[in-house]
Amino acid sequence: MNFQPVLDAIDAELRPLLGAEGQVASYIPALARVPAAQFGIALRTCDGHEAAAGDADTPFSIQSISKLFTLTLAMRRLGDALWERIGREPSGNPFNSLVQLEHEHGVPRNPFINAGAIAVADRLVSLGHAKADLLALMSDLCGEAIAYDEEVAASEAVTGFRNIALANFMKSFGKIDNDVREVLSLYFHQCAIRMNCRQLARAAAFLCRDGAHPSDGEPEVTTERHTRRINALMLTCGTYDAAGDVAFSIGLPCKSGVGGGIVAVVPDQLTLCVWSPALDANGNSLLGLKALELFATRTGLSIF
Ligand SMILES: NC(=O)CC[C@H](N)C(=O)O
Repeated sequence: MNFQPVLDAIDAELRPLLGAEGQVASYIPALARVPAAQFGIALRTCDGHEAAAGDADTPFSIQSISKLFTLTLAMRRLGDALWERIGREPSGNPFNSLVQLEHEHGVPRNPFINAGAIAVADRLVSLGHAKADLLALMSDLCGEAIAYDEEVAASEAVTGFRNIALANFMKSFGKIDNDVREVLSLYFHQCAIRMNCRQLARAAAFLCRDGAHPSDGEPEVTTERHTRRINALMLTCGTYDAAGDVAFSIGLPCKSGVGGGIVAVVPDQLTLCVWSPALDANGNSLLGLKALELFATRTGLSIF
C-alpha cells in the first residue's frame, strides 16, 4: 500500500484546524513556549518504507513516549522481576495522580503513568549507566544521534512538584531503592529527549516487527513475548484516562506524551508517529488523536 497520499490528505485536512482547540502543556515552562499551530505525521512499515507529511522533521519533546523505551530496557534487563514493583492495570486516573498509591502500598498501576515510569527509572538506576544506555538505544534505533534537551529537563526539575511527591511517596513505602533525586534526574531527562515524527516512527518500529531491530532485524531489540506485552500495555494504558476511548475510536496500541506526540503500532505492518502540541483535557494531542482516527478509518488498519 502506498501511504504517502493518505498522510498528505490527513495533513491537508487537519492543517486548517491548527490552533483552534486545545492547550499546550503549560505546567512545564519550557513546553509552554512551543507554538501550538504545528502538525506532523510519519510512518515506517515493517519492510522499511517510510512516508511523512507536515512538520514531520520538526523536533519536539517526546515526554511520556520515552516510557516505552525505558520499559523496553527494563524488561530486557530484569525480565519478570520488573513486575514485582509495577502493575499492569489501567489506572482510570490522570497520569500524574497520587491517589491510588496510598491504598496500593506504593505499587503503581502500570509503567505508563508517571508513578510507574518513575518506578521503572529506579530499576534502571540500580543497573547503572541508565542515561547513557537510553540515549545509545534511541540513537541506535533511529540511526541518528539523539540528545537530551537540558533546558526542558531543568525546567521540569524545578517545577515537577507532583513527580517529586510521587517519588518520595513510593520511597516511603520502600518501593524506590535509589536516591530520589537520581531517579528523578533520569525521569526528567528521558522526558526531555528531543526527536521528530520520522525518528520516532523509526525508533518504535521494533514494536511492529516482533522485537526485531528497525533497520536490519539484528540484534533483536527485545523478544517477541516482550513486544506483545508492551503493545498490550499501550492499548490498555498508553493514553491514560482516554485508553478506552482510543481503543474504541482508533483501535491501535498508542503511547502519548504531553509534548503532543503519539506513537501508534499496527502489529506486523507499521509504526506511526503523529505530533501536534495542543492537548486535550487528558493530556493527549488533540489533532494527533484526530489524525490517528482518520488514518485507521481510511486504511482500515486495526488490531480488531
Ligand atoms: N504525560 C506526560 O507526557 C507526562 C510527562 C511529564 N514529563 C510529566 O511528568 O508530567
